[in-house]
Formats: sequence, structure tokens, C-alpha cells
Amino acid sequence: MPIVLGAIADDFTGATDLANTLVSEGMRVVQVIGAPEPDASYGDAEAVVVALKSRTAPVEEAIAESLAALSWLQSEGAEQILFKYCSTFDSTPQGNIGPVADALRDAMGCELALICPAFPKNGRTIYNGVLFVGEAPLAESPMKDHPLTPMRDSNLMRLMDAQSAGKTGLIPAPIVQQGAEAIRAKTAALIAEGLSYAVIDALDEIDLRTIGKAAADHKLITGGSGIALGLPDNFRARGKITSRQSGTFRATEGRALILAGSCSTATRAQLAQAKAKWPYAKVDIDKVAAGEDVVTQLADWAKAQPVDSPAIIYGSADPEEVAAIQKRYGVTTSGQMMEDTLSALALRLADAGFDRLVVAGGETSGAVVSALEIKMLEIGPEIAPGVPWTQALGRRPLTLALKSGNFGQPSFFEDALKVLP
Ligand SMILES: Nc1ncnc2c1ncn2[C@@H]1O[C@H](COP(=O)(O)OP(=O)(O)O)[C@@H](O)[C@H]1O
Ligand SMILES: O=C(O)[C@@H](O)C(=O)COP(=O)(O)O
Repeated sequence: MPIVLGAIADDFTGATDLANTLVSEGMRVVQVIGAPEPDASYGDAEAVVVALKSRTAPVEEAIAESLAALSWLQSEGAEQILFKYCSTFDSTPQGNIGPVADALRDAMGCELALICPAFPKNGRTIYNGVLFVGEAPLAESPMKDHPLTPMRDSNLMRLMDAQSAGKTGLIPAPIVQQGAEAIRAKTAALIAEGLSYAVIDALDEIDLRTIGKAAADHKLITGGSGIALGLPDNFRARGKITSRQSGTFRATEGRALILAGSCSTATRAQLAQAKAKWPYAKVDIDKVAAGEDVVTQLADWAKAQPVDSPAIIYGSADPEEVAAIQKRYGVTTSGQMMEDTLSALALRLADAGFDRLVVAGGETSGAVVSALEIKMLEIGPEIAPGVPWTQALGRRPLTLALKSGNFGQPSFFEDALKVLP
């Protein structure tokens, strides 16, 4: 059976978030890491989510990887493509959301693509084209201090106009609330005006399901995982997906390791709670920069901890500390040193029997999963909205939770381990 829905996610936590939504809406889904080889097998999946690490890559690289993923998904039969980015529109001033969306639109000959990062369950809503995180506009939320993608504007039309070659309009909440027909009419009007994108307001999941219905015939949709809520029903209504589930998720038995590279307010609160309970060690970036073998030191430390307790290793720091580190080593080098250290630790400790990994941070997860050479993930039980456990399919048996920096309650790390048998 060909797949019907193909997704291209610009980071790994975003990919699991989306795959989790599609699974909970009744689709059979696999998450693949990078554009697969032409002969790759993905079982009886109805949707495939390709996870890229393209959010902060150079623009040309992000475009090339996204187009390669598109071409593979189309060759496998995908009728609709979802470009998944962050519910907080994480991007640098150069992009990459606008340029990648432009490239996908051009390649698919698509007239207009929706822009909808809303994720109401996690407090991300869009009103008059302004993205809110809880009660704060995006640029007044903690996202203003993100180490790699600080968000200093909350207006999605303005953000898109600055990043993309096309012009972006708005489908406002009153139209969304009138229903799918009204959305379709407004979309047609915006196309007639020559617009390439439409930010679409969404205040709750009812709006997102209405938008999903209205977008049944869109070849390309862009947004957060929320925009996917209504899509499986479209395929179901057309008899293109079945209700048969085929999950084989089975957690591995090994020791638990928590690796955190996210510096978000949420992750730091979660770390504070977990550190009160379990042994922890912090990556000293100055030692890494000085060439000390920090990986061996921390791996030896983790192995020496009680086997029945998770070990926590983190780089996460508050905005002041991150700013000081970035001043010393530069933004890219600081992030890279931390990602290299945490991913080398994941590899070393997976080899030493740490088979249950909780990784906090999108870029961090990308680095860890790539270092572990994982090619495919199956989605397992949900820990928190947007964060499921996953199982690596293939050579190395591993159970992983890839946590978006911003997601989860302060008890997240304990919650995660409680979910597993
Ligand atoms: N102490 C630190 N100083 C500088 N950069 C850091 C520090 N700790 C982590 N980082 C980097 O910050 C980035 C956090 O991004 P990410 O992992 O995507 O988290 P989030 O999911 O919160 O966005 C990563 O590149 C990580 O390596
Ligand atoms: O949409 C979201 O917020 C997440 O799925 C996401 O993209 C995660 O990114 P990070 O916060 O960088 O982990």
C-alpha cells in the first residue's frame, strides 16, 4: 500500500510530536531519520514523517534536504505533504521556514500554502496572525531568549514576508469559526489576490479540525503538529486509511539516562525537579573548549551511579550563562560543542547498557539520534502532549523520548519513566 500522507519535519522532537498526533488520530505512522534510501522499507505505514535537522542548518542545505525528502515521499505515493515546523515558529532571521516553504511550493506547483503553527494543548494559539505562547505574544515569551532561534517578532505575516519570496495574507478567526466552506472561499480570494501563503488563526482544537477539513485538497500544508489533527479524518472519509493498528512498541530493559541540552524555561524547571531526586552532572563547556576528555569523565561518572537510578547529564543553563558562553565561543560553536558532547555521551552510554534515553531539546535530540545512527522510530505511549516514547527500529534496541524543550510539566522526567513498565 502506498503512503497517503508525507511529512517533512525540521527537527526530531517536532517529528515525534507530529507522528504522535497522527498515531493518536488513528493512522499507522513511522518516523524516518533523514530522506530514506529509495529502497527503504517502512512496513504498512499510512503516513511517514521524515525528521530532518534543518531548522538551523544553512538555508541551501535545509532546502536541499527538504526537497530530497519531498521527492522520496512523492515517489512512495504521498498525496498530501505537511511541512512541520515549531509551534513557536523557531527560525533564524535568514529562515529557514520561508525559504523551505517556497522551495516546496515551487516543486509541488502549489498555489497557496497555509501557515499554522498553533498547538492549543500546549498554549500556542494564533489570533489576527499573532502567535501567542500562553498569554504572551511569542516575542514576549521565553522564546525571545532561545540560544539559536531567538524569536523577536510575534506577527506571523511579518515573519513570513521577511523570510519568503511570496506574500502572506491572513484568514482570521471569524472566518475559521464560520467553518470549512468559509475558509475555502477566503483561500480562493487570497489566491486571486496573488498571495502565496495564508496565516490561519486557530484558538482551539475545534478550529484546527475545521482547518484540517478545509485543507483536504491542499497538496501542501505547513505548521505545527496541531494542523495535523483533522487530516486523518479526510483520508478515512475517502477510504484511504484503515482502522487497523500495527504497533509493536516494547520498551527495552536497560538503565535510564536523561540528557538535556535544551535551555528552555520548561526544561530548566524539569531538571530542577529531577535533580532533587536523582544523581546529576553538568557539562562544563569551558573544559570541552579546552580539549579535556569530558565525555570519558562524564561517561565514567554515569556508569558509577546506582543502577536503579536514572543518571542526569545536562548542559542546560539560564539565558545569562548561555549569553556569556556564546560571547566566549560564538553561538554556533557553543551549540555544536554541547551537542557533540551530549551525543558522544549517548553513544558511549548506550553501549554501556543505558537503553532508555530521555533527551531534552530539538537540536540536541537531532544530534543524539544521528550519533546513534538510528534510521527509524516507532511511536509508543504518550508522556505529555507532544512527547511520546519511541522505539528505535533496527540494529540497536533503544527506547527514546525526544522532548521538545518547551513541552512537559515540571515533573516530566519522572512522568516519562513512570510510563514505562
Ligand atoms: N550552556 C550552554 N551554552 C550554550 N549553548 C548551549 C548550552 N546548553 C545547551 N546549548 C545549546 O542550545 C541549543 C538548544 O537547542 P535545542 O536542543 O533545540 O533545545 P530546545 O528544544 O529548547 O530548542 C543546542 O544547540 C544546545 O547544544
Ligand atoms: O511544535 C513544537 O513546538 C515541537 O514539535 C517542536 O518543533 C519542538 O522543537 P524544540 O522546542 O526545539 O524541541
